[in-house]
Amino acid sequence: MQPKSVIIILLSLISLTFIALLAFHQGVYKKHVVNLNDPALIEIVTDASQGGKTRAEMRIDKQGLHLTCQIKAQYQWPFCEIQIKFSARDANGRFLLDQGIDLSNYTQLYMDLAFQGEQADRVRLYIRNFNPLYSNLEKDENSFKLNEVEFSANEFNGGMLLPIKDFNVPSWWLHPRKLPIKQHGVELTNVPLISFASGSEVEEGEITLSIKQMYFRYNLISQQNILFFIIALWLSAAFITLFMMLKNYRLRLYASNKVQKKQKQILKTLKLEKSEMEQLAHRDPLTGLHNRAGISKYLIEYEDKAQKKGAAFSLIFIDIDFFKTINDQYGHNVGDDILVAFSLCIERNIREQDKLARWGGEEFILLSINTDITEAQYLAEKLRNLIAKQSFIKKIKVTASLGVAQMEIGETTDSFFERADNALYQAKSNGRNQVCVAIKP
Ligand SMILES: Nc1nc2c(ncn2[C@@H]2O[C@H](COP(=O)(O)OP(=O)(O)OP(=O)(O)O)[C@@H](O)[C@H]2O)c(=O)[nH]1
Repeated sequence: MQPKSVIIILLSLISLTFIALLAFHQGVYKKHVVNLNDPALIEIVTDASQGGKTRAEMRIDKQGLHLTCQIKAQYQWPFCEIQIKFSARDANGRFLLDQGIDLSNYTQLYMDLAFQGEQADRVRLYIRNFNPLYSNLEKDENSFKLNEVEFSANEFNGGMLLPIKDFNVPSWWLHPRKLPIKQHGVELTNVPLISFASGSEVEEGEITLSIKQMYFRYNLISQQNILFFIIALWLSAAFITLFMMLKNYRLRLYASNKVQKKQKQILKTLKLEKSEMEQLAHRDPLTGLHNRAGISKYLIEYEDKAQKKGAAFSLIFIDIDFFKTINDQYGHNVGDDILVAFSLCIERNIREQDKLARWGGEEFILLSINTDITEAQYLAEKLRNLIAKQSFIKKIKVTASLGVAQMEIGETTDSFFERADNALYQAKSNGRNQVCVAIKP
C-alpha cells in the first residue's frame, strides 16, 4: 500500500470516528415538528359545549400560538382546550379523524411553553389515538384513547423535553370501556390530534398558555449501535490493512521469485553461451577437431605425465600429400570435404586417450599417451595405410606423410615438436606417403 493511501484511509477513519463520537454525544434524531402556525389546523373547545360560560380565543404570532381563556365556574368542571390536528383531510377540507399519524416510535416531546394567570400554571396535554378496537366516531366523536399528562407549564419555559413514557391513560377513560389489560397502555399508533387543556383544578379568571415550539423526536441510532459502528470500523480497517499487507507481501514474493527465475534462466543461457564460445574457441570449425588452443590442455596434461610420472608420450605429425593439387583440380569445397573425411578416418581408428587436432591447413597432430616410439610408429603406419587405401569423395585417393617422436625426460615442448616436424619433413623429402621417426635429441 502506498503511504499516500495509508494517510487517506487513516484520515477517513479518524473523521468517521469523530462524526460517530459526535453522534454518540449529541444523538441523531428524527423529528416531527408540530405545526403551530396554521389556524386551519387549530380548534378551540370550552365548557360552553357542556353548558358552561368559559370563553377562549387564540392568537398566532411570531412567538407561537397563544390561547387566552376567561374561565367561568358556571360548569361543574370548567375547562378550555386548544386542539391541534394531525389527521388527513377529505376533498372538502374536513378532518378524517380516523386517519392520524403514527407517533409510536417517538420517545420524547420537546415543548417551549409559557403560562400567564393569577393561579397555578397547571396544564393538561392529551395525545388522542384512534383505534377501531375502542374508537367509534359515529357513536361517539370523542372515542379516542386519551394519553394524558398534567404538568406545570412554566417548567417548560425556554424549552424542555418530556419523555413519552410520562404519559398515561386515565382510569376514568379506561374504566367504562372494559378493555383487555394489554390495551391499557399509552398508544400513539394513529394520532389525529393533540390538545392542551386547562389543569384539573383550574379556577375562575384569565389564563394564557403560549406554545412557542413543539416537536416529537426519537433517536435514529442508539448509542450502542454507534459504539458497535466505531469498533466494527476499526476492526474492519485493521483486517483490511492486514489483508492488504499480506497481499502486498505475496505480490512482492511472487515478483522476487519471478526475478530469481529469470536470473537463473539468464545464468543458464550465459553458461550455455560460454560453453558454446569455449567450443568455438577450442574447436576447428571445419572438422570439429581440437584446434591449437583446444589441444593445449591435453598437451600440458600428457607432458606432466611424461615428465613427472615417466609415462611414454608420443607425437605424430600428419600432413596430406599434394593437397594443393586436389584443391586446384577439384575446387576448394571438395578440398574441404576431403579434410573432414580425412579427420574422421583418423578419429575412428585411434583410442580415447589419443587426441587428434588440426594443426593448420592440411596438417594434423596426434598426441598419444602411454605410447612409446615403437607403438607410435606402429600406429602411424597403420593410419598411413588406412588413408592410402581409403577412397574419399569422388573416389579421390590421398596419401599422407607422418613424422613420429617420443618425448624424452627433461625435453622441452619446442624441441619435442621440432623433432616430430623434422621427421615429417624427412617423410616428405623421402617421397611422401611414409612414416619417419624422429632422431633422438
Ligand atoms: N580446401 C582447403 N584447402 C586448404 C585448407 N587449408 C589449407 N588448404 C590448402 O592446402 C594446400 C597446401 O598446400 P602445400 O602447403 O603446398 O602442400 P601440399 O600441396 O599438400 O604439398 P605437400 O604438403 O608438400 O605434399 C594449399 O593449397 C592450401 O590452400 C582448407 O581449410 N581447405
